[in-house]
Parts: sequence; structure tokens; C-alpha cells
Amino acid sequence: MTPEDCLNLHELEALGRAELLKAAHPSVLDYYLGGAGDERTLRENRSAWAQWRLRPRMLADVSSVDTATEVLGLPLSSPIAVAPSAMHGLAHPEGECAVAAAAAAAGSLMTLSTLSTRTLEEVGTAAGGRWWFQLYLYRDREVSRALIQRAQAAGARALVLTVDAPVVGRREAMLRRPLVLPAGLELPNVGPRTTGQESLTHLAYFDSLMDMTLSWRDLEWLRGVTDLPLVLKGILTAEDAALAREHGAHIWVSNHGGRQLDGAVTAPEVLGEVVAAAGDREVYVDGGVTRGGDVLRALALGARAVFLGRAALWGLAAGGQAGVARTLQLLEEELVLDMALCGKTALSQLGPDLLRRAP
Ligand SMILES: Cc1cc2nc3c(=O)[nH]c(=O)nc-3n(C[C@H](O)[C@H](O)[C@H](O)COP(=O)(O)O)c2cc1C
Ligand SMILES: CCCCCCC(=O)C(=O)O
Repeated sequence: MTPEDCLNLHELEALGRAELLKAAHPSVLDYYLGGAGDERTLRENRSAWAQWRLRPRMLADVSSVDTATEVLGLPLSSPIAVAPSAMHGLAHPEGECAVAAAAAAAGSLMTLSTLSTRTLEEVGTAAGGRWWFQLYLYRDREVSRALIQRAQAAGARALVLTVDAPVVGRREAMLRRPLVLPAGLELPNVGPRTTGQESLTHLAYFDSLMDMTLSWRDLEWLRGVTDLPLVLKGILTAEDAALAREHGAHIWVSNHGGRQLDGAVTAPEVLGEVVAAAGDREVYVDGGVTRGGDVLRALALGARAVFLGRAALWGLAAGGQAGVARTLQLLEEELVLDMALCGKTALSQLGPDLLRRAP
């Protein structure tokens, strides 16, 4: 079976998981799949989009459906993009470069994790300007400053500060079977000490580098380092959305794929309140997206773009760049189909009137 044979993201996940089990230590699958605590949020993320039912309109001439949009001034062919996830080299030898190339070829964009296995410059080249850099802020600000400046020089279009991980969530699958990194896997943005197998057990070493004191005040420091647009990833309330707006940041609604605070609200529950509080700031979303209908619901709730976490990883494991390309293609095709069936021909026509909460 190849990615081309897969008819939907569930089949791509099955293929990606099978390939990963053949090629990598079983702890890698635990790492990719796992959530925090009892994994309630992880499970709820998958079903949460269905709480919104669709109110289709008829007789709308849907002979041509356009999914083009713009994020932070960058034109996208599709509102479906790639979220940051750590260590793509565990899934495929080309790692983040394969994901960046697939996203760029689709006219989309990828977000590169601080915990990448390829350098900022390599990814910048593969992405052709279609990428954002995700930052975990280090205690050692000079290390963070250098990374941000290198990302900007390599063509990153925005800085995404992850705000929901001042500490790593309690991921029990990883406590039972600690992540084993293959010899030679590099984490160029973390430093040479993390290339040994033990040093990343439970992500403890990385955790120890992170700045737990991170607060709204630090946004001023970031503003002094870069003039890139700033996106705060991990916002889940109207209160924090309002603060993000006051600080001039854009907003990424996310519960980190259920990997941080177990019991946290899901994106479809809170997207409406966040959008209302965001004013003129752009709002993005991730979590549990597996169907074009999920994307449609997110856009109707006011998100400007929808990001894929695990789905992109399964595509990568299933077939490298071709697997990620197939993931993006299938979801885009489903989005176009659902838009047509709802009587919509452009993203600007999607709004809350398309939705009704399921009883
Ligand atoms: C294996 C894995 C690694 C991740 N690494 C990062 C990361 O380095 N930085 C970050 O901000 N989010 C990270 N995330 C969270 C994703 O960006 C995203 O919020 C989440 O996966 C969305 O949920 P989904 O997997 O259901 O699509 C990671 C998620 C997974 C599954
Ligand atoms: C201090 C947070 C470390 C998390 C590393 C990568 C990540 O975000 C994940 O979900 O895994």
C-alpha cells in the first residue's frame, strides 16, 4: 500500500503507523500517539468537531469552489497547513525538509518546531518562504535570540511562541516506555548534549532548558529581537485572547493535541469566544482534524487557517514528502466537496450561520 492508495486520513494514519513500527523503536509511536494523564482531552479532540452540525444551503451554483486565502499577508491555495511537531527525523530520513517541501508544493505552509532534526537553513530552503518558526523559549535568552534571528534570516514569515508548555505534560506512555532516539539523530536547535540516547529521556533535558517563568512581559523582549509577526500558540480562553490582542499578537487556539493539560477544553468549544475577543488579530486552530468537514467547521467558527499535528506525521511516516502531500490533498478535496454540498464557493462565505450545535 502507498499513500496514493489511501482514501482518507484514517487510512494514511494506519499506513504511517505500520511504517513507523517497521522503521523505528516502538517508543516513537508512543511519543507520537500519546496524550497527557488519562488522555481525556486527546480522545475528546477527535470527537469535538462533530458537536457542530452543518446547515447546508441549496441552489447556490457550486460549479467553481475556491479555497484560496491569506495568512499574515501570505497567499495560500488552501487554509490547511502544518503544525509544529518535534523530531520529524524519527518518522522519515528527510524529516522536516520533506514536510516543508510538501506544504510549499501545495501552496500552504509549515510551522517548524524548535525541536527539529534539520537546521533552520535547510528547512528555509525546502520551504521556499512558506514557513513559520515555533519557539520554545530557553532560559538562556541569547540562545533563543540567535535562533529567532537565524529563522528570520532563513525566511521564516512569523514567530510562533508556544505558551501552553511551561513544563512538559505527564505523558504516561512515555514514562512506561521512554523515547529511544536513534544514534545520529541531530537536534540542531537544542545543542550537542542532546544527541545521546539518554539525554532526551522523558524530554527531561529539554524541559530543563526551558524558561518556566515565561509571562506576558517576555513578549516585549521578543519584540526587541524580531519584527516578525508574533503568534501565541496554545490560547484557549477569551481572556487570554484579549491579552494577546493587547500585546499585538495573533492567536493559535490549541490544547497541544491533548499532550499538556488533560481535561483542557477543546478547540471547537472555545473557538467562537476566542474569535470574538481577538478583534483584528488572526486566529488559527489545531486539534483532532481528520476530515475536510472539521476544517469547514473551524473556518465557519472564524479560524483563518487550520493546522495538522499528528495527521502530518502519519503522512510523513507513510511516504515522506509524497505522504504529506497526499494528506494535504485528501483534506483539501474533502473541504471542496463539503463546501459545494453546503452551497459555498469561497471561504469568505463561511460563518456561524453554517453551524448548529448537535443536541
Ligand atoms: C509528536 C508531537 C510533537 C509535537 N511537538 C510540538 C512542538 O515541538 N511544538 C509545539 O508547539 N507543538 C508540538 N506539538 C503539538 C502540535 O503542534 C499540535 O498542537 C497538535 O498536535 C494538534 O493536535 P493533533 O495532533 O490532533 O492535530 C506536537 C504534537 C505531537 C503529536
Ligand atoms: C517543554 C515542552 C517539551 C515538549 C517537546 C515537544 C512537544 O511539544 C511535544 O508535544 O512533544
